[in-house]
Parts: sequence; structure tokens; C-alpha cells
Amino acid sequence: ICQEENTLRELRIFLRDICAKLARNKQFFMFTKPVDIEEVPDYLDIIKEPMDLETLMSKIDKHSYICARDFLDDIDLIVRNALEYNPDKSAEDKHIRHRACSLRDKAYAFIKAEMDSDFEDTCRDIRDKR
Ligand SMILES: CC(=O)c1nc(NC(=O)[C@H]2CNCCN2)sc1-c1cc(O)cc(O)c1
Repeated sequence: ICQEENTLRELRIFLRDICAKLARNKQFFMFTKPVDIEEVPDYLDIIKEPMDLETLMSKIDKHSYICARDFLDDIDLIVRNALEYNPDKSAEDKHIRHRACSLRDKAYAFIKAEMDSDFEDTCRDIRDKR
């Protein structure tokens, strides 16, 4: 169990670094905090499960993720929400969809570049045993 805790601690450090890098990127500023309902009043009528990078970071600290897959599922949720809320052919909606797709690609690339697959396999085994 102690070895498992060491593995999960390493995963949290790793995910915080990726989350911080994404949140620092100016082009993702609109994904960094929960959508401000004053700014976007109809948001919660359309998006049932909001997600943002600040919430992701707090979930890491609450040990919500025990493998990179679970973390990427929440990244995918940020992207899906942006695509659903911005479906129009307008330049503004296209721009936001493009940024959302870029966020997903950068997140997956960071994980792939910095996580060796047997570390992720170990995390998956811990998750599946729990
Ligand atoms: C993150 C997101 O999905 C988002 N989408 C928007 N879309 C629009 O405003 C489109 C929707 N179609 C009609 C034309 N307007 S604004 C917005 C947003 C931007 C911020 O600076 C902060 C924030 O919390 C949310």
C-alpha cells in the first residue's frame, strides 16, 4: 500500500505540473476558471456539467484522480462543453472551438511526452483494485 501511495503522489505531482502549464497558456484563459454566470447567463441551461482548469487542479489536491485517464476525462469534459456551447458557424464560436481542440491536443501531448506507459499501467492497476 505504501508503494501505491508513492505512485499516486508521483501522479499528483505530474498532473499538477501539466495543469499549471495549460493554465499558464494565454490562449486557454477562457478555460481557466468556472464560467461566470453573470457574463454568460444561459450557460447552465445548456451545459449540465461545467468543468475548468482551476476545478481540475482542486480535484488533483483532493486525490480525485488515480490515473492519467481520469484526468484526461475531465479535460475532455472542458472541451465537450466548449464545443456544445459554441456550435455556430460564427467566427467567435469557431475560435473558441479551435482553442478547445488545442487544449485537448496539448494535454494529451504533455501526458504522452512525460508519462511512460508502465507508470500509467501501474496507476490503472491501483484504480481497478480499489
Ligand atoms: C468558455 C466558453 O465556452 C465560452 N463560450 C462563449 N461563447 C460565446 O460567448 C458565444 C456563444 N455563441 C454565440 C456567440 N457567443 S463565451 C465563453 C467564456 C468566455 C470567458 O472569457 C469566460 C468564460 O467563463 C466563458
